[in-house]
Amino acid sequence: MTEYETQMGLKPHFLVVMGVSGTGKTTVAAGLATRLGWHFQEGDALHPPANVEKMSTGQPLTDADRAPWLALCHDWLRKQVQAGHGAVLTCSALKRSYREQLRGEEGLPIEFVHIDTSAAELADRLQRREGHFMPVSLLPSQLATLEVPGDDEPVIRVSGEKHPDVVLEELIRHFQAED
Ligand SMILES: Nc1ncnc2c1ncn2[C@@H]1O[C@H](COP(=O)(O)OP(=O)(O)O)[C@@H](O)[C@H]1O
Ligand SMILES: O=C(O)[C@H](O)[C@@H](O)[C@H](O)[C@H](O)COP(=O)(O)O
Repeated sequence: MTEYETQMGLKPHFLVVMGVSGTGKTTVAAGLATRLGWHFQEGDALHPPANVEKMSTGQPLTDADRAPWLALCHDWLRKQVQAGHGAVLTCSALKRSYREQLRGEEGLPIEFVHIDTSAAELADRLQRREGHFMPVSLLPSQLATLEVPGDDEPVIRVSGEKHPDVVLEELIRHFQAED
């Protein structure tokens, strides 16, 4: 086992768990990080306060609003890659250009896990979720902004409508098969 292999013998991966609000990014990413002993960063916590204020009051972010946030997400990923231990970041990463910003000019070896969930299920979850700044009224703009990753992007696709434990098992099996 190398220094940063996990107990399960997996080599480190640098993951961005992506998708629209409510799709299950935090649930899946935190579970994966706990199971594999990988570092975890909640992307929401890297938003400048002005972005959180804007979303809380029902205004969608613009590309310009997201740029400093994506830069902080990129910095975090770059440090994980340099350190060489497995890492998982939650970040909606809605557009292809945002995913390119996350990879950066140096082309970080990150992989995206896209969690796909139906609009009806998302609306139901966001209405019921408590203690989060994101209002359900922003769901249409999230869905309209999403550019689903193409087959030419490093993406693993999972369903957000299965139980999170099932998604975790699928992901772990995927990494085991790859290694
Ligand atoms: N697979 C799932 N099935 C049912 N509910 C889920 C699932 N994944 C997440 N949830 C619930 O949906 C809400 C949004 O999940 P969360 O992980 O916060 O999503 P995101 O980080 O993408 O906004 C939370 O209340 C969470 O408990
Ligand atoms: O780019 C954006 O518009 C936001 O980052 C958004 O996509 C993200 O979803 C929010 O930060 C809400 O947080 P949750 O995704 O955790 O609901």
